[in-house]
Amino acid sequence: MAGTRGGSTAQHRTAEALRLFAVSKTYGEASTQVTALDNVSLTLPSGTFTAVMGPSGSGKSTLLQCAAGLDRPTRGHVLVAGAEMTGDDETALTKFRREHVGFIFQHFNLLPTLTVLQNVMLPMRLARRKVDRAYCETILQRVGLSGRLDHLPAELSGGQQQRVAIARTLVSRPSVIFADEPTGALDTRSAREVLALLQEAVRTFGQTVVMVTHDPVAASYADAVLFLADGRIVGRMTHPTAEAVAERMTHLGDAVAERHAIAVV
Ligand SMILES: Nc1ncnc2c1ncn2[C@@H]1O[C@H](COP(=O)(O)OP(=O)(O)OP(=O)(O)O)[C@@H](O)[C@H]1O
Repeated sequence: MAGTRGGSTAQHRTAEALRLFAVSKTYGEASTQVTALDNVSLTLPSGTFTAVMGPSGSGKSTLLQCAAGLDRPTRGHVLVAGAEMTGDDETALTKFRREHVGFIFQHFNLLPTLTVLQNVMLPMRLARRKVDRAYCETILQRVGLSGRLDHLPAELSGGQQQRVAIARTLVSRPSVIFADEPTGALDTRSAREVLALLQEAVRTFGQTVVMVTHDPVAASYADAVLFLADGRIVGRMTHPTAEAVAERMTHLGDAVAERHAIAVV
């Protein structure tokens, strides 16, 4: 992993949180080969909230996995906070991810046997950093869970569990938080609370958030929306509204269906 900042912490921020340069990802070989990402380049400044949308199979999850260092691109470069993340050293990559990258999943991924506070303190323990219990409690207060510190995840609602997951990523102050359908398993009200919280993390804490979603309303909470189709970025919308995003998605779906129909004929 070239360029990893030795000894630096995630608190140190650069103006550029994420850069993908000519990233491609193919799965399979020869006749079964699928190009999931096709020469994707993008730059996201720090302190921005970006939604990624596109029809099913357009490459959203692959983009998130490659950008977060969970999967390796076939070609191209990924830089998080200015440091290249494409390398062969798995241990160094894991350490880098721990310091610089946060994840929020659709199904929360909390440890069921740990309390709310223990779940939030876990990243500090794993990174062998000094556990700042007071800071964890402050963050849990900010996400509205100060009365639930000793509860187990199963004793919380879905929305509350996702707020714990958000608190868990915030305490590490990662360079980028990647969220994969973070509201996919929530009711409308809880979803809005979670989205407002992500927005607040960007505005108040200067976090950078990249969120994959199928929901135009969720996307409207972002500063900008990137549209993917067939593994390529085919559009970008700033100041998105749910209506404008939904309309763009309809046209995108039509265009993709048309291309596939032509390919089949
Ligand atoms: N492990 C894999 N092996 C083979 N093909 C894969 C693999 N993962 C993804 N693909 C293919 O790559 C393409 C992009 O998939 P990806 O999951 O990134 O799309 P997506 O936009 O996230 O889809 P969805 O919205 O349905 O989750 C698809 O054609 C998919 O079938």
